[in-house]
Amino acid sequence: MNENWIAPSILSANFAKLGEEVDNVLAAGADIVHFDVMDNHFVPNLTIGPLVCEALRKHGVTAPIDVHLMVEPVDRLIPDFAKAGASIITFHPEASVHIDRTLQLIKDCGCKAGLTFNPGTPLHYLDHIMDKLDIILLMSVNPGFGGQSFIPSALDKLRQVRNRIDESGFNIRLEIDGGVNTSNIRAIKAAGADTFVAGSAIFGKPDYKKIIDELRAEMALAV
Ligand SMILES: O=C(CO)[C@H](O)[C@H](O)COP(=O)(O)O
Ligand SMILES: [Co+2]
Repeated sequence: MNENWIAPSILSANFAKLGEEVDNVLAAGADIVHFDVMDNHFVPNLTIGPLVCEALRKHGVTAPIDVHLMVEPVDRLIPDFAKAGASIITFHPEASVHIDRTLQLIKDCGCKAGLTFNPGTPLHYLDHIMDKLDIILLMSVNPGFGGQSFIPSALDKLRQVRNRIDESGFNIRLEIDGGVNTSNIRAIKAAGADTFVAGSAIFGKPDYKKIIDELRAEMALAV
């Protein structure tokens, strides 16, 4: 697997032919599938649940599926997503009463666990739980919709989290989600991200291999 992961968000895929869309982005060089779950409660939109994750597995998708839960409450969906074939499950701290317990539940279900931060969510939620994290997801838009513009303050937050991860000594991936495209991925990589969600930037283009290659080429220029 590549060191830096491109994670197409299927939120911007054509849902009428989702299996084919996922096959195509993976064949084009994507590393993992980003799966946005919205409940019209925690965020003002409604998307897809465990049945769709299971359908992708039954369709033959073997790549890691990165489930981004934007739901509240969060705990009762975790076993369902694990059974449906999720590889990584992240949730927002505001959606869990007991963050440590929710992280442990994800791990007990056999998945990699992560915490997701909205642009305005403080990083103190990382205190005391770094040892339970496989991934940290920083949102660079407010959650709920694809196709929004990257919020520049996310770059400083990325640098802060990169420092915290490096100082902790734990092996934790750093994922960015929202408004990622060829014009900003170099700065995002330079700020410390290693996992790049891109929805509209990829599914909005006719040639998935061309855009994924362009994203990787830009990323490679980061210093
Ligand atoms: O979690 C999300 C929105 O809440 C999506 O993953 C994100 O918006 C990706 O879409 P785009 O790359 O078009 O911004
Ligand atoms: Co997402």
